[in-house]
Amino acid sequence: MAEDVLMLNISSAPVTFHKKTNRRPLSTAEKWAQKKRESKRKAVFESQESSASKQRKINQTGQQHTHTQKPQTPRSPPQRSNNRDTEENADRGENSPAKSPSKVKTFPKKAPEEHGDHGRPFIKTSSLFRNNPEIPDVLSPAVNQVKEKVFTSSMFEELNLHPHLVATLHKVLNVTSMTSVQKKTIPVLMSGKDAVVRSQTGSGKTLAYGIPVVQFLQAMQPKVKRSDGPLAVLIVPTREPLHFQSLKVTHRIYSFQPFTWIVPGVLMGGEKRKAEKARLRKGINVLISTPGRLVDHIKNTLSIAFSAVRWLILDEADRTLDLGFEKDLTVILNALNATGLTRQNVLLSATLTEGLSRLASISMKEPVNIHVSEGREETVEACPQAAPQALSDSYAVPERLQQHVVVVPSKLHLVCLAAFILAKCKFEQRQKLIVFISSCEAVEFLLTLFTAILCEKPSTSSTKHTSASLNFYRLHGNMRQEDVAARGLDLPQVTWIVQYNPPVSTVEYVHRVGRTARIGTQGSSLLFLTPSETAFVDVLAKHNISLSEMKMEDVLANLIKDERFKGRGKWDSKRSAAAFEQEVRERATVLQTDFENYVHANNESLQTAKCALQSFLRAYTTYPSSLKHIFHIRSLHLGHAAKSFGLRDAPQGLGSSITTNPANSKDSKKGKDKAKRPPKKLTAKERVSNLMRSEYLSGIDGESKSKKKKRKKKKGQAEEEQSTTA
Ligand SMILES: Nc1ncnc2c1ncn2[C@@H]1O[C@H](COP(=O)(O)OP(=O)(O)OP(=O)(O)O)[C@@H](O)[C@H]1O
Repeated sequence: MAEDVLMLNISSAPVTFHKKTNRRPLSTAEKWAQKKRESKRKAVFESQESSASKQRKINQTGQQHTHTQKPQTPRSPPQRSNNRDTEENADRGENSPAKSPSKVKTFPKKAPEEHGDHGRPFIKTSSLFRNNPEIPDVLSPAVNQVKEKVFTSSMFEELNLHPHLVATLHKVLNVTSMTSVQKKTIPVLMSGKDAVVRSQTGSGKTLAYGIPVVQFLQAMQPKVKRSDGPLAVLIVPTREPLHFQSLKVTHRIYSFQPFTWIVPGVLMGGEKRKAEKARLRKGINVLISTPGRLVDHIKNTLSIAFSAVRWLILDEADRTLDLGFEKDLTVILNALNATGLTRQNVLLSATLTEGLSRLASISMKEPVNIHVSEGREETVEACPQAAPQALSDSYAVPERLQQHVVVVPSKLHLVCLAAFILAKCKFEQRQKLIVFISSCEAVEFLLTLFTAILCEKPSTSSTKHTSASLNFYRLHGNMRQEDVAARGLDLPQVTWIVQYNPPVSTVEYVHRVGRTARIGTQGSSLLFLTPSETAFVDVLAKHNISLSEMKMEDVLANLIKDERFKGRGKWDSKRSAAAFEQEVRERATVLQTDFENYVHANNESLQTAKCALQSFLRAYTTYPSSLKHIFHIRSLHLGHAAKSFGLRDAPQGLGSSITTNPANSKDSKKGKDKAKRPPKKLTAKERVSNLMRSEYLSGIDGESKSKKKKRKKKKGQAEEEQSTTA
């Protein structure tokens, strides 16, 4: 799964919105209906809560189907009669039983002024609050969270470093006292030993190896020359945006070092290979690279020579392995070992995994294990190479990081994310969020959607809310490297990490949340899970990561602050809790409707949404087998997932766009031969499209009715029911 990010940011000063009443005058019928609705609201809501079975739908002509309700007044304007994308009336139907016989669009037309410039002729949104799976209680087991003290009182002066280096640390990098990992690591590396360093994210690991490397290189005699080529090779996981950022930090350290004859250089793709080759030819002494790009140069660039390499540093080694670069690392190690030169090896990580122990054992000689965590002050010890295995499976996360989880049914994902963003970035100050999303297409889609709907003009509310303007930024792997750099994102000041799509591993989880609460600061994280994914909390708990639950209702309740999405009723704070809840549900529905109207406004936005859904589904198939019991595409309700992309209908035909496989058409010509062949191993794309075909079978690939019937039978009634409830 690509690591993509949507960056949410507030950069402007808070703005206060005032009331501006510019509503269209209501007709007599509307006034009457409104009054009636208001007076009935509480009773209706309570009756829905107490006895869902008593609820009945009201048909499009306003006829009443329940003996407990009074006749409905005629509505203005008249409602369409045959639209199956219907809105359940938030007043009457939100809690209707799952198999409610009819879906009825009942919202009257609203004046465009009422809700910004969207103007909602009808709310076509099908119920957000019905037919959702039950939300289980998430009990994050009590764990012994591993804590690490970030700072020490020790100063860099104590380390016997070159005075120019100390001065640079003070003046340029603005650091004075050492962090724990620096205090433990720097002396070990300066003594010439290999080391496996494990410390929480944002604890200063870069300087922990950066300082010894610079100290070593500046002291080399004869003096280092460009023509010496790489003396230190530093491997970082990928050129993905977040790593690009840490890569920049790394590069800064070497760029600012006072010993200008030592030349740093970065190879990470995104730049033409030819340009990189030219730089390599000129000479790079501290070579910083991603594994893939370095392997590329090892295979294709004659001028790359490792004959002088004295240091190999594997930064974020856990992530590198997690991303599947083990093979590339082997190629690099072989190339370096071929020179026969002794070198110092350093492996840094925030977590410990089996792969890491393996890597340590093949790349290092009797490394010192440095494990920074509370109560393990004595952990700097010389021990044999396999020692990492002896260390616990606990993953240290920053002490001042507050970790949360919210369980949200797929259908409500989009509004819940929007409510959370509004709460943090619009109605709180000085907040900066990173939202992790599983595909580039989904990032692009959400960026456009949120910019259009959440950044709208001020509300016409009587309530004053101090709110900030919202700025959304995107950051993903398909962007050009210069764009990422130019974005100038200030990652260190991020206050919230939102994992809208869950990570593919605990290692990824730790690195994502590690983008906040860095270097002793405070930060928070929120993990979105669907009800079927809650077992992931237990997986995290196995690594001593504990999350506290945030209730979805509490997140949605933030919509009460935003008058742009108010429901039809006049909720005020003196009303009952039930009325409040009803209002929140209505607002969520209004917001979802805005999203859906935007998506369905034209073919282009519709296609973008479908494409985003498609890529989300594809990404969902990439969870490793160890997590498939939690994240399996079969457990997704695709119709509900579609809703989280603002799509009203189950996207028929979606499958066909990703199934275009020439092999298929060949097969179809060969007819019976096909059946004899062993089943072909399907690609992720094909698996998704097959699943979608089965879920959205109507109309896809012109399937005949008889075939459809057969397959339906085979799939079983239960699954079939699920596919039609979207
Ligand atoms: N001794 C120090 N005093 C103050 N700030 C420091 C110190 N050492 C490092 N920093 C700053 O702390 C931030 C985090 O450092 P760094 O990126 O090295 O952490 P890390 O442990 O490598 O994190 P990750 O595991 O996420 O890559 C950087 O902005 C860095 O400049």
